[in-house]
Amino acid sequence: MGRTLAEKVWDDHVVRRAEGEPDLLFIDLHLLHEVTSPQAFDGLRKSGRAVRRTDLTIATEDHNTPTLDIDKPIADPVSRTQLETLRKNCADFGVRLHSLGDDEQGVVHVVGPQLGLTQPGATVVCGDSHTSTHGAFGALAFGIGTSQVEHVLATQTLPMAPFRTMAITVEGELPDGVTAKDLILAIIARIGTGGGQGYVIEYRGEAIEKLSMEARMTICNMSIEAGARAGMIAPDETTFAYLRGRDHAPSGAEWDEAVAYWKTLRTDEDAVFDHEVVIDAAALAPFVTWGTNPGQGAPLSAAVPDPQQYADPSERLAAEKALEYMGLTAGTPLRDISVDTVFVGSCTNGRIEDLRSAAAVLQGRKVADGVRMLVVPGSVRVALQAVQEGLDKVFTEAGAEWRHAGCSMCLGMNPDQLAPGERSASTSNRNFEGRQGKGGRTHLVSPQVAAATAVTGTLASPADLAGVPVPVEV
Ligand SMILES: CC(C)[C@H](C(=O)O)[C@@H](O)C(=O)O
Ligand code: SF4
Repeated sequence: MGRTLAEKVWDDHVVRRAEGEPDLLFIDLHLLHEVTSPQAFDGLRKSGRAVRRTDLTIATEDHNTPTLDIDKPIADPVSRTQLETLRKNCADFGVRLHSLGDDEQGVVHVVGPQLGLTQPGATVVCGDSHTSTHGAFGALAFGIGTSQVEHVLATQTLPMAPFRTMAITVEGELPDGVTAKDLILAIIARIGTGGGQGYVIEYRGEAIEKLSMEARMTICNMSIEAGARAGMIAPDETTFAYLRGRDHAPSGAEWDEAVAYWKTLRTDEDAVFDHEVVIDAAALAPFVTWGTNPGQGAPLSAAVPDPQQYADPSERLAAEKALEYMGLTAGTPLRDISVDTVFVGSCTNGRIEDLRSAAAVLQGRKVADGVRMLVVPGSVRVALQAVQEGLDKVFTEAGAEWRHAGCSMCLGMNPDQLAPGERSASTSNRNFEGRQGKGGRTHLVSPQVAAATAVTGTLASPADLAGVPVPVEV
């Protein structure tokens, strides 16, 4: 019987297989950041071990880093300690680190791909749930816990429990103005935040094949929000074109050999998935969340749902609690919800194409009075590229704040936070209670919706801006 993409990559990495035990897999790339690595390094120290493959290990600072005044000492003692600890650990164990202020610093899941470290057919791990992002290249990429981080540091291998396979086939073409973010939010609303549990999802179909690498990363990134263990997309010409010439991509004869192998990684015609979902791309529209989990979303044209409409009692209760926390009333059109803050950034939507599309909406327009908009590039490279293209100017002239690279307002681990009761439209991936700051309320949106919302002050898509100041040039 044929094999799926995920099964092929898995099989090619098994270093030990024994009856009744999980397979032991070789890990090609181990990414580290300040939050989940300290205890792992401590464990190595206690047992007198070294990092087995420093050449396959790379660290970056992202979660605790400020996005303003990065040349000043870090005010928050917890954040400061986290960063100092990572610096000491990387120096002690010989691990390559991209620190705050470095040209390659940024959110770990933006940095790996842009350096060409993330490659098709690779196993990629990181002590971070959004490691699934790297699956966009046809890599098998898992978020792992701190004890597993220690195991990989010490051995460059990891015992892995078997997974089930799910195909999500997106047929047809996405309508104009509908993005990868809208698609993944719609997928999660459809299958639920537990729908992917135990599965590695492979996204396929015409709409997926037409996506750029960056858009594919947005999709795979949020596989975790559907509960999946990983998300993958088969490598193709789009993948190869993205990788060619990147710092760590193979070159010369090795490139040709690599591409020949990567081309074998497609799911076989006769492979069978454990579960299949089919989505009609043409039926999709800009999508936003109204609740406190990423599955509580609806098309922007809809209204806040009435919890009574849910037949399932636990869903009903979850919706009731979500409306209470979010300060929303059933029946309110989503377009009537006003926000205080707009955040463009994160490993979901902090890449150059995201910034370009937000800038295209903002060009010649202004952020509404009373709304603060933060634009935070996912990495320093993204920032430099944006500056070269003049995007920073578009943002600042519109009244948005142009910040330094990092996780920023995606989560409340650094100074960029919502105050209690504040409401955001955010291009990040999580909207649970307190995610962006205690008492903060989050609506997950695409970069285009974020930018349009900044202009109107209420949840909006670019198509809603017809009557608002005309763009000089888009
Ligand atoms: C802090 C880190 C462990 C966490 C994760 O695993 O995802 C963070 O990146 C997040 O997005 O919530
Ligand atoms: S940007 Fe957000 S989701 Fe991504 S790694 Fe940072 S905190 Fe996690």
